[in-house]
Amino acid sequence: MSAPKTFEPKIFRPEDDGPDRPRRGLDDESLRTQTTIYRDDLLAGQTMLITGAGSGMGKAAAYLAARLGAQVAICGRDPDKLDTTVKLVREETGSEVLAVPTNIRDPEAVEALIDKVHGHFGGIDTIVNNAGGQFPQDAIDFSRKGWLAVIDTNLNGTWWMMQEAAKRWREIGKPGNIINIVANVERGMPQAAHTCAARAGVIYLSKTLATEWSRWNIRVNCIGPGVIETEGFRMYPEEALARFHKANPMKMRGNAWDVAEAIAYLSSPAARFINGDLLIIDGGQAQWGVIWPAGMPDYFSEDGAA
Ligand SMILES: CCCCC/C=C/C(=O)SCCNC(=O)CCNC(=O)[C@H](O)C(C)(C)COP(=O)(O)OP(=O)(O)OC[C@H]1O[C@@H](n2cnc3c(N)ncnc32)[C@H](O)[C@@H]1OP(=O)(O)O
Ligand SMILES: NC(=O)C1=CN([C@@H]2O[C@H](COP(=O)(O)OP(=O)(O)OC[C@H]3O[C@@H](n4cnc5c(N)ncnc54)[C@H](OP(=O)(O)O)[C@@H]3O)[C@@H](O)[C@H]2O)C=CC1
Repeated sequence: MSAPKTFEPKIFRPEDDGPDRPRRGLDDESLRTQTTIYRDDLLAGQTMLITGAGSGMGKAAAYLAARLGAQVAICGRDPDKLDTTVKLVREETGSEVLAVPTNIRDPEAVEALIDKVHGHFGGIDTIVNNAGGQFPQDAIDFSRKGWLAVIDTNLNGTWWMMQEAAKRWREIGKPGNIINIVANVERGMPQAAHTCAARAGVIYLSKTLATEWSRWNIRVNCIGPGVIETEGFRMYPEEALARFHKANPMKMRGNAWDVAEAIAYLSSPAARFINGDLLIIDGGQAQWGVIWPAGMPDYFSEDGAA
């Protein structure tokens, strides 16, 4: 009888990324050529604030919102990434995006952000809490700092955004719309337990607030993406990325436009009666498929679970 193989989890850091790795996600040229089912002025007259919009889904959502006539404000930590979104929108639509570099983990910075967007555009109709992320690792090996970083970003950061936006809406007596980008947590997220805990927290926080805040005409919904190919994939080793399509029965990856179009829908008048819901965009991952983004332990692969 052969000895069982030992699983050695690999820690992958963005700095391990190299120029020889394929670039992930929709680049600006691909975004420019995406078509949409929506009419050109669907979001005209709306102001949207989208976090984490210097890349990936946030960038696609900002670009689509501007194309559909919304006034758009964006944030993220890296101003250079935000500039790429500003430039893309300016070149394609002629409109100016307000970019405010902000770390959503800092509640005072979030307060200043909400203040700035209100000052600039005279109000906010929809906020999209998209900023977030995690690293793949077996939960048992999480460092305290790593656990706190992921919880602080995905749960606390999203909460600061929601609370500050809602305080303003209550104060000025205007309706509000919150869309939180979470993840597919239905069957747990092996090797991403920190983000699973944070996203599950956001989903049930959102359901609770959808009721509490309905008296101020504030709606709160979530979108749960499955595997969506974006720049964020740099956090994962190449061998894991090669298996990501096995996460769902369609055996494919989604793209940022799939999520951007859902964000546009939830921002539009068509969604006026949707509140406290979770829209899953995952190709069926909730039913079938596994990821193991840091490598599947032998315990599971021996059973042919891949
Ligand atoms: C999970 C399966 C789902 C597959 C599909 C989903 C894909 C995506 O969601 S991709 C899109 C999301 N984008 C990202 O995840 C990229 C952004 N991620 C991050 O920025 C980080 O993960 C962050 C949330 C932890 C950011 O925190 P920050 O404080 O900026 O990060 P630091 O680099 O300073 O790290 C703090 C602390 O966290 C631990 N740590 C970070 N990276 C790793 C790693 N690769 N492996 C293990 N531990 C990690 C570590 O303790 C860090 O502290 P130091 O050791 O002092 O650096
Ligand atoms: N891609 C996927 O398959 C899935 C993604 N998700 C989630 O969807 C969201 C979008 O991800 P995606 O587009 O793929 O990935 P990206 O990494 O491209 O986008 C995440 C964005 O969040 C910003 N961000 C991260 N931390 C902070 C912070 N503390 N304050 C402000 N901005 C921050 C980043 O910008 P900067 O570094 O400049 O701050 C970045 O632009 C994330 O929450 C992600 O975890 C969920 C499920 C699956």
